[in-house]
Order: sequence, then C-alpha cells, then structure tokens
Amino acid sequence: MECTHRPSRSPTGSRVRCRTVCRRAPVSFRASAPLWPASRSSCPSPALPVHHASAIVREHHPRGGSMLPAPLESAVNARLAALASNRIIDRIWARDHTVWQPEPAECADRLGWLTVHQQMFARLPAIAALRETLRAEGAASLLLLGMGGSSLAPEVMTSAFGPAPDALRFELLDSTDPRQLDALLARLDLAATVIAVSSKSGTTIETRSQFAFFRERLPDPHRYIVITDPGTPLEAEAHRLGIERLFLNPPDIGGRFSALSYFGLVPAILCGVDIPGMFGRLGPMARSCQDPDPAANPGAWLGAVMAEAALAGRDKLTVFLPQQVEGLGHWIEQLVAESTGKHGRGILPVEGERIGPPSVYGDDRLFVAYGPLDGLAELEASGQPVVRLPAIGPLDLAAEFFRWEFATAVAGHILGINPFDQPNVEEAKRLARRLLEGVAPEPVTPAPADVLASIRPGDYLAILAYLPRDRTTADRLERARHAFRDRLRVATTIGFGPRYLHSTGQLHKGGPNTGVFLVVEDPPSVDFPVPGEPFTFAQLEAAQARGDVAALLAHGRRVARLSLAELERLAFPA
Ligand SMILES: O=P(O)(O)OC[C@H]1O[C@](O)(CO)[C@@H](O)[C@@H]1O
Repeated sequence: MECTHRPSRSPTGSRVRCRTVCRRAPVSFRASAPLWPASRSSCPSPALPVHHASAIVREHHPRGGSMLPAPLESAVNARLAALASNRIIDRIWARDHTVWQPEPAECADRLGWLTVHQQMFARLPAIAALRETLRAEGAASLLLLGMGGSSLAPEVMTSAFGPAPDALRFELLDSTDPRQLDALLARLDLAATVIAVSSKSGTTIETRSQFAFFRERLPDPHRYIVITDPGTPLEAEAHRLGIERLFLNPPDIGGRFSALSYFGLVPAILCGVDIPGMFGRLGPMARSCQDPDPAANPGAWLGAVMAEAALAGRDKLTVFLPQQVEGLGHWIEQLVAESTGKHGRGILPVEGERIGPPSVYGDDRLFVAYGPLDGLAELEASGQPVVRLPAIGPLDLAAEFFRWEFATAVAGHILGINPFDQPNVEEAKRLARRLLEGVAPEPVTPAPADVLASIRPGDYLAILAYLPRDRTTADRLERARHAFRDRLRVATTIGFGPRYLHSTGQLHKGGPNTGVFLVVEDPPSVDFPVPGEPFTFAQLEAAQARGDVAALLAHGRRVARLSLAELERLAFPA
C-alpha cells in the first residue's frame, strides 16, 4: 500500500515520504516478517537524489588540505581535471559500472552504499524500539558474531561512543582462536546476552562455527538476531530455528561498504550509539560527495590523492587518528585494502603506527592525519606528503565512512580496478578447507631471519598473528612492530588471524609483491569442538593460518612462520 503521509526531510536531506508508516508497519520485534524487502514494498525508499549540478546544495563538508611534493601535486591536479571532464562523479551517482569496468558483474549491483543511509533512516526508530524491548527482557549485552565488513563498523562506533547506560554492552567475536573464545565465555553472562549473527553471504566459516558453538549453550531462538542478505543459507537457518528477529539487508552492497546499512546500524543502535546524531553530519558529507567538481568534493579529492600517490610509489597510506576514534583505522584498512589490492596493484593502509621521526620513513608513504597531532609538522617539513583532515569525534564516524567509501570508489577508477570484488579471498579459504580434510601438504617456509633479510625499501612487513586478540598480546605485537619499523624503515602492519583474512588478506595476495609476512602462532592450551564438524576451533584456526601461508607462497610472497617469542627475539636482537 502506498503511503499518503506528507513528505518530510531526513537529516541526510532526502525526502522521506512515509516515516510514520515505516515506524509502525513491519517492525514489531516479534514479527517474523523481514524488514527487507517486505518493508520496501509497503514503504518505498526515498527517491534517489538525481543529481543535477545546478541543484547541488553548496553546504560543503570541509575537503581537507594537503602538503604534497610538487610532482604529486601536479599529478593530482591533472587527475582532478580528468575526473571532471569525464564526469566521473555524476557517473558514479548514476551507478555507471563503466567507471570501473566494461562488464556489470560484481560492480553495478554493488553500489547500494551510495544511498542506503536514506533507506535506513526510516528504520532507525524500529531498531531503537528493539533495544528497549531487549532491555525490558533483561538483556545486558550484545554479542556480535561476524567477520570483516559484518562487524568492523559496529566495533568502531561502539568503541568510540563507549558503553551507554540504557543500552546493551558490546561484545565482538571475530576469531576462531579458542583462547579468545574461552576468555569471552568467562566474562559473558550468557543469561543476559543477546547474540547477533551477522553475515552477508551467510556462509562464512568463522561465523557459522561461532553460531553453532553458542547455539549449543544458548538454544532459545528468541535470544538471537540475524543480519544477512535475502535468500542466504543463514536466512533459511534462521527460519528453520524460529529466529524471528531477522534483518534482511539490501543485497546491492558489498560487506566492506555496508557500514551504513543494517550490518553497521543494528548492533550500533542496540548498543546506544547516537545514530541520528551521526546522520546529522553524514548528510552534508554525502551531499558534498555529489559535487561534480572533484576538487571540491571531499571523497573524490581524497580518492585522487590516494591513487595518484600510489601510482607515484607512495602506496603506504598511513592514517593517524585521534585516540577516541582510532578504531576507524581498522575499518579504513579493510575498505581500502580489500577494495584496491588486486591485479598486482593496490594501496596498503597502515593503521596503528605511532608517528615517528622523519628518519624512520621511506619515500613510499602518504600520510593522512585528522586534526593537529604532535610530529606532523616535522613530517611535512621533511618533505613527506601529508593530507590534513579536520579533527573528528564519535559523531563524525558516519560521515567519515561515507567520505572513505567515495574516495575508495574514485581511487578504484584511477587505479583501473573494480573496487567492489575480492578475487583472491577465496584462495586461502579453499586451501584451509583442504588442510582440514587432510588432502593438502603442510606448507614449507624459509627461516624468519632469511625472510626479514630480504626486505628492501618500498616493501612492507605484515605481522599476521593467530593469537588471541587481547590487550597483552596486542601490546607485545605493537612493541615488536615499532622496533621493526624503526630499524628497517619500512611500513608495518599487524593483523590478527583469521580476522585479517577478511581485510588486508586480499591485498597481501592480490596486490603488489612488496609484502614480507611473518605468521605468528602459539599452539593454544585450550580447545573446543566446532559443533556439527569433524574439527575443533584450534584445528580450524591452524588450518586457516596454514591455508593463508600456502596461498601467499603460491603467489610468490616472502613468508615465514614463527612463535611470538621468536618474533620478539627478531625485533629486539640481543
Ligand atoms: O558478511 P560475510 O559474507 O560473512 O563476509 C565477511 C567478510 O568476508 C569478506 O567477504 C571477504 O573477506 C569480506 O568482504 C566480508 O566483509
């Protein structure tokens, strides 16, 4: 039934024709009706903003500024002119896949992120109402099970906002490490926990294993929320198990571009994140990213700088963030690495490195810094390219998600790749499955010291840790990483396995062959069976580590395996 309510305006500036109906109709939290696409048929989404240059509201979000070496500056300017003359901004908004590739597959049907926040706006009250219902039912915590794009945005938002008094406390499991599972079980009060199972494909092995694990301990379907795409095996399973709290996401959005869809918003709202407040800042950013003038468009401009820097050999995009929102670095990391790292090209995002003196950096870096930070002026003075963006806080996160999504789309165009596929992610998964089945040989790797000795300027060192992601382990890895950076003068990254497989893993295998990989493993002393499978979590984690090692070797990458203690001995030689 078409709604006849008077049009209203959302903070994102779009027309919202039937907010009242949307609030009332499909969102009873006991309703088994999915919120998508059932609600779409009864409540059409606001019309997409058809972009006409003359109609642009010139309410610009600040674009940011930069100190770039002269050759890079002129390459960026030439690129901005080319983007304008080829009408790239208009064509992105018109969802023209030829911006990236001639064929539409995995591209034309991946552009829903441009406007999904407008569709979501009408559904925010229903999700907030669910929070009240859950609280009234006695829930105190939300445990999110999901990998990569199905969990990073909620993690960023909840860590930036912190726990809210009338909301659920956020817990995340994006690991198969049995030590991490054990620690989680020890601190969770399952009797007061609601579990959100989040997977676009509904087939991701980590999420499915975790779901099976918790179902044995918490069988009541009423304690689960499922977020997935329509028609996935996870949707079917939710129906079979009687899980009624089902959010079916618009399917035209890839995992890493899904922050402003149900995948990001449902867990965030349940945990008290101020989404309406964030949407108030998202609107100006999304509108500014419609500006057909790329030099004034904050997303297009950033994308042009990132891509031109990469083409000039400065492909280590090093992001410095204010402490309160530093989790955003992990989200940017997945977005940029998985989107650009393919066909031998790509941009390596470097998050979490502390600012060092100019002497520890090579000439392969582009720095992006939010707000004034100690040490930036020295970097600029030393001739390093620095993009300065305004200081941000938690309420800016939605706007920043959009800025980076648009920038990544533009960078993909410039680099000549499709930023919406991930052609190499499947390889490690396939090899892990074969190892679990016992039909693949153990990969043979060189000595860690030999691999380290191969590092040259322009390379990067990736520490890939199949260890529990806890503060103590993270601190030890951070210390080692900075020691390597300062001694070898190369960009460094840390990824916890298997989490990084859904983030930088694509770039490691599909990007330039400049990575040196240290895979860190310490056998866990605790383990749990994966229900319904012939393997345990420890066996799954070990197979994922070896599967990725085998995939890296198959791509001719330099990779070694070692323990955490060995890593520290290499980082701090006597
Ligand atoms: O949401 P899903 O389908 O479980 O996938 C999780 C993640 O795995 C990937 O598909 C591939 O690593 C990511 O792009 C995605 O965010």
